[in-house]
Amino acid sequence: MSSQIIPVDPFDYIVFGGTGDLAERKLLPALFHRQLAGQLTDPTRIIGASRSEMSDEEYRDYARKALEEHVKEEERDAEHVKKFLSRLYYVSIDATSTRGWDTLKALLAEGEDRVRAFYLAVRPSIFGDIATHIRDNGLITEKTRIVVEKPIGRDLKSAEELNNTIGEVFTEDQIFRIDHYLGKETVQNLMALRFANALYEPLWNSAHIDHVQITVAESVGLEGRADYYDRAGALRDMVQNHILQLLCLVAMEAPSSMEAESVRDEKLKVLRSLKPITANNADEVTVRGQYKAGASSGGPVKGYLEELEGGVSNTETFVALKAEINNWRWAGVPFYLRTGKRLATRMSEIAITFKPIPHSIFDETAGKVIANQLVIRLQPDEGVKQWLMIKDPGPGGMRLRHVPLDMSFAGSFEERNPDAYERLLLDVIRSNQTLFMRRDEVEAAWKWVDPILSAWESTNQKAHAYTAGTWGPSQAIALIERDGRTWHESD
Ligand SMILES: NC(=O)C1=CN([C@@H]2O[C@H](COP(=O)(O)OP(=O)(O)OC[C@H]3O[C@@H](n4cnc5c(N)ncnc54)[C@H](OP(=O)(O)O)[C@@H]3O)[C@@H](O)[C@H]2O)C=CC1
Ligand SMILES: O=C1O[C@H](COP(=O)(O)O)[C@@H](O)[C@H](O)[C@H]1O
Repeated sequence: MSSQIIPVDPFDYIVFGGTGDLAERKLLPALFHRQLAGQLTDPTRIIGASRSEMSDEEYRDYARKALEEHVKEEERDAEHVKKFLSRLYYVSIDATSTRGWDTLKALLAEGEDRVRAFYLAVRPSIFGDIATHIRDNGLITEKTRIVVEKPIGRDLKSAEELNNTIGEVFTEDQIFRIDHYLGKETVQNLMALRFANALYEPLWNSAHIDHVQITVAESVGLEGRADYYDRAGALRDMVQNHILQLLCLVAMEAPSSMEAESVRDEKLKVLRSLKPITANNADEVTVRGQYKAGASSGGPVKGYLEELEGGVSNTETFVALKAEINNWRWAGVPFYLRTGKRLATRMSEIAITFKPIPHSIFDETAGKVIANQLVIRLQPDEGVKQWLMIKDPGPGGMRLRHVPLDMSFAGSFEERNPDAYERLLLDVIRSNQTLFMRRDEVEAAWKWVDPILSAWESTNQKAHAYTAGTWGPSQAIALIERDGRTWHESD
């Protein structure tokens, strides 16, 4: 039996922000899919909690619409929908006052012996209020966990404050800090690829790897999140968390096991070994960009400033940077990181380029020998490609050809690829912290990011304009071409 279909014991998920975008688009559909897979057992309950006044029935209606919108029609089996909706309850509660807490307490009294997970799908400024009310209402049992969403702070200081606030009420092993990239199938597959194969590990170092590229390209723009995004920017929104987590999984030493602490200890060492980027080198190794009007998904789209409705802003919607890891394994191997909104396409991948062969025995008629590359594609079309040189088939002379050993997940497996939240939501119930960020990881990531932000501010580093629908500003191309390399574009 696959680990995905082992049923979990009954639990209560209390979703603060149960009427918000995250709950609607991700959390409710993810839990529904786990029900479809047979993992939810009776009397599991999902309790939406937010200020709006709503009855249980009205919340079930809300959830029905969320499923209609975000779950494919062929997956919405009527019996399962009915069963899932019957698990839903709603409490009108204000995190910042005492309103509604008695009702929640009475509802939870019924399931005191179950695993109880509080999911904070609300703005971080009210995390502290929620944690305090949970404690003061005696809602913490031996089996309680709390799940917090990003952003965990906007710099080291605010992250520490947030961690302290939650840490005053919950112990570290009760706190699950979500980074949904860690729940993506291919990200976990990166660990399988590295540590379940003997092939790569001997080559996984500066003697054999020339450089690593991590790209998380989005075609979408602000999607109505201007308020948050304009105060964050791409470095805070994507690099501090998702991209650094990917970098850690590529660069970390083999953990002694898949136990959470082993994996997280190794990731932490990578974060602590990142070479600082400061005002001395930020201009050379980082590029900021901001999209202007262009085209995306076949149609014209507004520029960032127009989306802000006339606002003035130097916030970066694109960032490219060259990171380095100061340790024995990676000394001298650049990690080129890049992410942006309104880029040419939606594509996330990790490309590992090996060193060229030391000497070629082939003459020029054979063609160029291209360095091997391993490309791990996170989305869309998850898969792994190992690029190799082979001989062109046929009786002619020796001609070399660059070809991929191509393993596309859709082509290789029949199972649907679960959304990251499906895995993570149930890992919380199973109390498996392996794919969640520990406090010290989050803070170490900010420790590296803070000086970049300060450097940008002190040097007034400009966000270069790029046309929506392209690969970012030309300065980002120059960043890598200066080193005699080029950005990997999907093939
Ligand atoms: N949406 C997404 O895809 C992602 C979101 N996040 C993070 O998750 C959090 C939620 O995001 P999102 O769902 O988009 O936000 P929304 O603005 O869509 O939803 C916010 C939710 O919080 C509730 N809420 C607000 N104030 C209170 C309060 N005082 N007491 C109780 N409930 C309250 C709102 O309901 P009501 O007004 O009825 O109280 C609503 O349900 C944010 O921190 C965001 O950064 C992280 C990753 C992805
Ligand atoms: O955390 C975030 O991630 C999304 C991208 O997630 P993906 O799973 O669709 O790749 C990004 O759009 C958003 O700005 C950011 O906050």
